[in-house]
Amino acid sequence: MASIPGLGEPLPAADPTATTSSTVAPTTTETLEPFWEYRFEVPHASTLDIKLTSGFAEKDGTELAPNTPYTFSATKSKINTWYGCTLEISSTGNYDAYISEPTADETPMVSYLNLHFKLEAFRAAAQRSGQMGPRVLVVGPPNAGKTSLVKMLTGWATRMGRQPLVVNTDCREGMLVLPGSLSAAVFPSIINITTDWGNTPSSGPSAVPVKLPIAYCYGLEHPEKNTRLYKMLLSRLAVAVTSRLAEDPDVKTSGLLIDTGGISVSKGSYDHIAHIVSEFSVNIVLVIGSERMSSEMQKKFAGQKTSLDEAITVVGLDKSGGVVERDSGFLQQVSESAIREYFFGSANATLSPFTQQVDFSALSLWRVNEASTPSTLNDDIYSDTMLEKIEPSLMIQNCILAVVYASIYDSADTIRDSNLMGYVYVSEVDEKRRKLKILAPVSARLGDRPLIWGSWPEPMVSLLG
Ligand SMILES: Nc1ncnc2c1ncn2[C@@H]1O[C@H](COP(=O)(O)OP(=O)(O)OP(=O)(O)O)[C@@H](O)[C@H]1O
Repeated sequence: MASIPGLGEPLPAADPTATTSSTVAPTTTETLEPFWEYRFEVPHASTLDIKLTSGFAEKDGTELAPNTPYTFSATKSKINTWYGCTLEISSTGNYDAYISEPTADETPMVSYLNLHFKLEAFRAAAQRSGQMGPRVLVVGPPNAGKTSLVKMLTGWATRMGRQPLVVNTDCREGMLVLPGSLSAAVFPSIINITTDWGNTPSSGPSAVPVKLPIAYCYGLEHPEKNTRLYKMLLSRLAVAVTSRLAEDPDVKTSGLLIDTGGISVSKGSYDHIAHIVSEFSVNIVLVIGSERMSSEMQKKFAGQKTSLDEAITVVGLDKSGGVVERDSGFLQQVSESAIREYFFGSANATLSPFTQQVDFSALSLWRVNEASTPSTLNDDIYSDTMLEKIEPSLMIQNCILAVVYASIYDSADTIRDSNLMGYVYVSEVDEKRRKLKILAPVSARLGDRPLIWGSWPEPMVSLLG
């Protein structure tokens, strides 16, 4: 079994269009004035090392430690500075980078920071009165910088000693879980900036404390693929989040920061947004990158109150010119890197997952149905839950299955509503012998837990190379 991440992976061909390209690793130095940004794109299988040698710099709200190399791969992002800094850059493979040189009046970062201080004032007021801190929802079109803004607000809040509860409702990407799962976690300490949101709990030792998310498996790419199931799971997540807020005064004061997937302005499909606002008692809606969406949200929530009888405020924000589109190929690479790291760890901490052979009859396997899937099955195995009990087949080869905290004797409803426990990977299906080869991060008996299979994340070419 391959035990090193990326073992057996062919190196991609050099990209002739890259503006900065290197296959050896000459070190360069970049000096940034206040408000400038070092914007970079590193493909999978290349690495970019960035070291802060003087001044102050941050990535998505989290400060870089001085003289510490940070290694990025399969990432499109930026390093920004408020006071100016010098960065030392080296790489293996190709990358693309440039420096953006805005003034304080030209960058939307200043308005994001002002917004953070406004939220901080709300938190301070909540602390004095014992009330709930702000519950902030970030919405906008695809690739508007929503996740980056949520990360910045999280990073700045933790630097002020707050413990915000961050919720990811974007099923295309995962937060501390693999794509396809909806999750929430308290961030009492900094985000590990070389990973997307930080190491997943399976990833072994980490310099930055690992955050433990609560998560539910949705298993589909978009909320529209099964809106009812998506909303049901959001409601479950909201119940868990509300009880976490109630039991911890520091988290309650810090409030919520909620990320969403991109919504299309032309479709105007704000149905699930209204559901999130009501379930999580959102009192601040930030609309980034679309004046039209901002004015539609203003109209939608005008005069409405939260369950705590507060007005719902809608704030429009400019999008940063640096936000880049990530095509499906790049997102697939990011997803595969996250899956690889979940099972095999990172270069700093390798893990040894367990392979086991399981008989078809020993598994309780459930498929997440898309809403349009016609039910041709009888009510015993297809309930209103949108989960359908199925026999293993070649269809699940190279797929990720979610393992949930439930018993195989539980009803489909209970399985649907159960917390996510972790994931396994199906490396081989032998239909003749009715056996599966399964890779798991821990050596537990799989027959004891129901497994959920969805169409997201997509099947991999092969995890074992
Ligand atoms: N100022 C910037 N300079 C360079 N890259 C940036 C900048 N801001 C954001 N990005 C990058 O652009 C990409 C898209 O940003 P982000 O994920 O925040 O957008 P999003 O609106 O959440 O996207 P989606 O609609 O897919 O959820 C990310 O890779 C992010 O790191």
